[in-house]
This record gives sequence, C-alpha cells and structure tokens, in this order.
Amino acid sequence: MKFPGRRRHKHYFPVEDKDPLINQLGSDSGLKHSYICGIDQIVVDIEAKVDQAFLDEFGLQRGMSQVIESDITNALYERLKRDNMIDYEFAGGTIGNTMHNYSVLADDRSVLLGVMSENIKVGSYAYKFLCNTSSRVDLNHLQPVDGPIGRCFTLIDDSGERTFAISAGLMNHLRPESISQSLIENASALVISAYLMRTTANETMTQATLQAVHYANQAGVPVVLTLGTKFLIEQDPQWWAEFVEKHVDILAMNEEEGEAITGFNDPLLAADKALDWVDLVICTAGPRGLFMAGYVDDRFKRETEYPLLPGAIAEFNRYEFSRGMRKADCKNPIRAYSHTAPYMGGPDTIKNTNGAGDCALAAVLHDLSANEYHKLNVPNSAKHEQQAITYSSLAQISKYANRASYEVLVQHSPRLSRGLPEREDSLEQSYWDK
Ligand SMILES: Nc1ncnc2c1ncn2[C@@H]1O[C@H](COP(=O)(O)OP(=O)(O)OP(=O)(O)O)[C@@H](O)[C@H]1O
Ligand SMILES: Nc1nc2c(ncn2[C@@H]2O[C@H](CO)[C@@H](O)[C@H]2O)c(=O)[nH]1
Repeated sequence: MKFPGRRRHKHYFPVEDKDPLINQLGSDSGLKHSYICGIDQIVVDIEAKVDQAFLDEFGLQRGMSQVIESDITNALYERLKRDNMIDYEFAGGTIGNTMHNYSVLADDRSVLLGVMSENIKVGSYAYKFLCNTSSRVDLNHLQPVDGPIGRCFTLIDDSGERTFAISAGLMNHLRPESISQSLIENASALVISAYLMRTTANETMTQATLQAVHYANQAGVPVVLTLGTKFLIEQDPQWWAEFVEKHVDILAMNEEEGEAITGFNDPLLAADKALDWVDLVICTAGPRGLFMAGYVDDRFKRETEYPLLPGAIAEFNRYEFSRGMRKADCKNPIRAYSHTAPYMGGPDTIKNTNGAGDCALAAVLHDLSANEYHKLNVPNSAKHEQQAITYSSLAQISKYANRASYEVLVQHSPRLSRGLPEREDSLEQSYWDK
C-alpha cells in the first residue's frame, strides 16, 4: 500500500508523520494486506467521435448508456470500421476502471469479479481487456464463459457528451455460485454499480451481485454503490432509494444521478438526502468539483481551517476536517460536508471526461482501504481510538479525489496509465524542503 507524500493540506494524500509506528509501513514484508473487491460487466470500450445524425441512424439516445441487439451491433461496428472512425479500443466498465485506477493509485491489490472468455485469441477483445488492466488487479477469480465479453461503443459528440451502446456478449453471465464468500468477507469494501441490475431473464449478473451484497452486509463489509447513469435510476427511483437504504453504506454519484435518486438538483442537498440512507456520500459535479457528506461523532468532530462556505446548508463545511464514521458507531452523530473545486481549477484543455467520476471514486476507495491497512498493521495507533471508516478528513479525501480525476481529464482514456507523482510539480521547492 502506497502512502505517498507529506501530510499537508496542499498535498493530495496524507501520511501520519508524527506516528513513529507508521515507519513500520515503510517495508512491506510481514505486513497484513487489505484489498477491495469489485464486480463488473467485463467490457472493452470502442471509442469514436460521432454527430447526432449518426446516433439517429442507429436509433441511439444521446447521453444514455443503452444495451443494443446484435443486428444493431453488427451494423454499427461495420460502419465505424468502414469509415475508419474508431479512435481507440481499451478496457472499460465503470467498476473495471475503478479497480484499475485504485490499484494504480494505491499500488496495491484489488480483486475484480466478472466473466472472461475461456478461449482467448491474441488481439481479441478479451485479450485487450487483460492487456489494459493493471497487474495489481487480481483477475484470478473471474468466471470463465464460452463466448465473448461485452463491448461498449463510446460515442462522443462535439460537446463532449457520451452515448454508450452496449453489446452485452456474455458479460452478464456471472453466476451467484462464482462469488466466493470468504473473498467478500475479508475485503475492505465491495464495489458495485447500478448497471449490474440491468439484466434480462437468462442473465444471472443481478443475482450474483445480490449474493455478494448479502455476504458483505452479513460480514459488515462496506458496500459501495456507484449509480452509473441517471436514466437507469429515473426508471424507478423509489426502488433504488430502498435498495440503497437497506444494502449500501457508501454512495457515489454525479449531480444528475443525485437528482434522479433524491429529487434534489443541488448536489449538496442531494448528498444530504442520501445521508439519510448511507454513511458516506460522494457527489461529483463536473466543472463545479466534488461534494462529500458523512457522519462524525460529536466528540471527534474537527472544525475546518478554511473559510466557511455559503450554500443550501449554511456554513456546510464547518466540520470538513473530520474523518468519516459509520452513523451506527457515533453516540451523537453529526453531519459533516465538504466541497472542493477541481484541482488547479481544471486543466486548460480537457482531453477526455469519460471516467473522471470513476477515478474520483478510486481515490476515495484508496483512502478507505488505507484506513483498513493501517488498522490491520498498527491496531494500537492513537488514530484508531476513533472508529472511523476513512483514513483522512472529508476535506483531504475530496482534494485527493479531484487530484486523481484531473489526471483522467488530461489523458485520452478513463484508466490511469501511471500513479500520481510523488512530488507535485505545482508545489514550490520550499514546500518539500521543510
Ligand atoms: N469540465 C471540467 N472542468 C474541471 N474539472 C472537471 C470537469 N469535468 C470533470 N471534472 C473533474 O472530474 C470530477 C468528476 O467529474 P464528473 O462529475 O464529470 O464525473 P462523472 O459524471 O461521474 O464521470 P464518469 O461517469 O465519466 O466517470 C469532478 O469532481 C471534477 O474534479
Ligand atoms: N459495467 C458497465 N459499464 C458501463 C456501461 N455503460 C458505460 N459503461 C462504462 O462507463 C465508463 C465511464 O464511466 C466507460 O469506460 C464505460 O465502459 C454499462 O452498461 N455497464
């Protein structure tokens, strides 16, 4: 587990400089390891720039992620090939991306559950998926299937809006019996997306996911749900709200998905509403940055040193220096919120926004897992007198998440090609000399 950098609010990730025991973490030998576990529909993204006429030609709805039948898939693929429109083909999937990015950021193990073709030809989509996934992502628990993985046509228009057309292949054929109970029970978190509930009668992905969620709920392993796309949630917001309340501990969404599930279009109010159901909320808001909301016990709350912010909840960031806790672990739970603008105000030129939210979630997962890792290896640390679920404060985590998603904005793919720099170029030398 990587604990990079020095702990300063200017920096993006904390290290407990003052705790001598932390030095034990310098050498990795003999340490207990934590990992996170994610489930996904295994897909390769096929990216192309298109216009509205192109979407109309194939009956695709702009901005949506939709599943397409094989006749449309074939026609679409032929057309993209014929006109030489494919920009790149790269491993994708919202949780696949998140696990990859987590492993790159943390330089540590994550486990990805899903299906994989049992016979793989060099150059096939299955081959591409494996080649484009970090070697730190453990793929040994994938369930073999006799057929292709999924394809996700990622069609981007002039305004940067993405339309996803999914050719499912056998991506939804993960079976409940392929989920290892002990693997889930020993994870720091189980990470799922709303897409996993979009299956047809003969597909078993939804049952497999519910099986994993059941194991996690029973064992007290935090279930992290990312909402994927607002269109899915809008179909039955009531069902989603009940599912989240019953089974989910940490909810990640963007502002549109937040509105779909809570009815509030203000990301702060949406995060606040979601806190009625879960312990921690991450709500990304594109160029407006990121909101987080969580609980802290009154005796552990920490006041911010930053200016208090106006908003739908007055001075909402007052306790943003607090580490997040489960509501059930608080004697007197109070709500803490944080907002962070995009890192460096956002890049001058955005190359790609696809997967920026997935990357922000990966950074939050790094912080959660770092807390578990620290607790496993230094259980007597003063740090764990507080039964927190995060290693850092909400303010610190959201900075880190924005820093990580910035990296996606300045590259062409949703998957990080390398970790964050040990020393940020933007910080002056004197900062590092201190
Ligand atoms: N136009 C932008 N300018 C500056 N920063 C941005 C912009 N778009 C995204 N970001 C950064 O990326 C983070 C996540 O973005 P966004 O809200 O678009 O996620 P998302 O819609 O969940 O993305 P995806 O579903 O593709 O993963 C934001 O919190 C912000 O830090
Ligand atoms: N698992 C899954 N991922 C999707 C779906 N639609 C879009 N995505 C992924 O979302 C990612 C961006 O967040 C892309 O890399 C896509 O692969 C879907 O239906 N299921």
